[in-house]
Amino acid sequence: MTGGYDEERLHQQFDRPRRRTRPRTKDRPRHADAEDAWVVGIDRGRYTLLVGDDDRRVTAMKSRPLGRKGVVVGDRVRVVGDTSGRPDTLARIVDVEERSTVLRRTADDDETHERVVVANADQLVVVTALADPPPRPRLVDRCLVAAYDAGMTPLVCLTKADLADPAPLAEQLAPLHVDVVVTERGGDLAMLRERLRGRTSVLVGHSGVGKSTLVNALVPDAELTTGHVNEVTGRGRHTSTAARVLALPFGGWIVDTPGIRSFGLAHVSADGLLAAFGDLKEVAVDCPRGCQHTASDPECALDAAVADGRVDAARVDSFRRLLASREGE
Ligand SMILES: Nc1nc2c(ncn2[C@@H]2O[C@H](COP(=O)(O)OP(=O)(O)OP(=O)(O)O)[C@@H](O)[C@H]2O)c(=O)[nH]1
Ligand SMILES: [Zn+2]
Repeated sequence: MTGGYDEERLHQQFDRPRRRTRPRTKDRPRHADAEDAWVVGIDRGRYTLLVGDDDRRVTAMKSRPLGRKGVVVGDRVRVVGDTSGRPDTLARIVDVEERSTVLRRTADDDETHERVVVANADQLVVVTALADPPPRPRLVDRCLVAAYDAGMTPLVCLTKADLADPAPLAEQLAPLHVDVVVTERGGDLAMLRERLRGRTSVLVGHSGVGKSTLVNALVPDAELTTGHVNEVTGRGRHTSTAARVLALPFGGWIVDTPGIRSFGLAHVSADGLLAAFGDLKEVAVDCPRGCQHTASDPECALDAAVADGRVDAARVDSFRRLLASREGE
């Protein structure tokens, strides 16, 4: 740990998403001694937790009573056993708290089974390069749909502004009212830091857009390896981690999920997405029952609202583009 880091962490405890205080119901007597913990890493069946006021890093496994209930990064859990955080100890997760947000992907679009990727994060940062690799607007749309579906606030981060003008893409996103930040090589990250401060943010974007570059600039010791190998699990703490939560030195957290490249959105309904567009939702109360709100729904009230100037055509078009982006990959 580098100098000054502990001071930063003290400050972060106030920024960390609040633990839900749970009622001690009579059906939980067995684990009255369990402690609250936060899942900050998962690697092949082993969970890294932060436990206690001192944020001890504890390695844990799922306990049998959890059954097939999933535990994902960001989950608030209850843990028993050795939670000292000493090397070569293994605690047990006995319960998972209700999730405030749920970022899902479907394994394949034809597979209806949803998979939760991250729980309780509040912001989805969609990272897109302006060039090299060229932007994929449809992928951005799909990420936005996933964010709204998850109950997360989307933020679009346009990288590599030293290579291309951000204006065209920013203009295309404007009717969605989504926040956009622009970064470039050697540039100032103050705007991005401001958006990340005090929040738990998940970064997504396809290969080469500059996610690792951003994470390394934001979290100075992100690449540090401790060299310590847990003798129970046989694994190093920072090696080949599937997903992890990183503390931002200025307050807040970043969830690094190398696994997410795209989202299956087959489970997102038209009305589900509409819920993220408050102004359009208000207008759509006049839609016929079962309206899918597309341009080919003849009675869709969104068209009437555009015609008489209550809503902007570009806003409706953008909403419909997002609706359409649910199809396919
Ligand atoms: N010109 C320019 N290059 C950048 C910028 N940000 C990152 N790069 C370069 O883009 C390449 C890819 O960056 P990474 O940070 O590895 O991208 P990534 O999204 O983490 O990619 P994966 O690790 O494949 O998921 C590297 O060569 C970076 O140096 C930028 O703002 N401008
Ligand atoms: Zn409609």
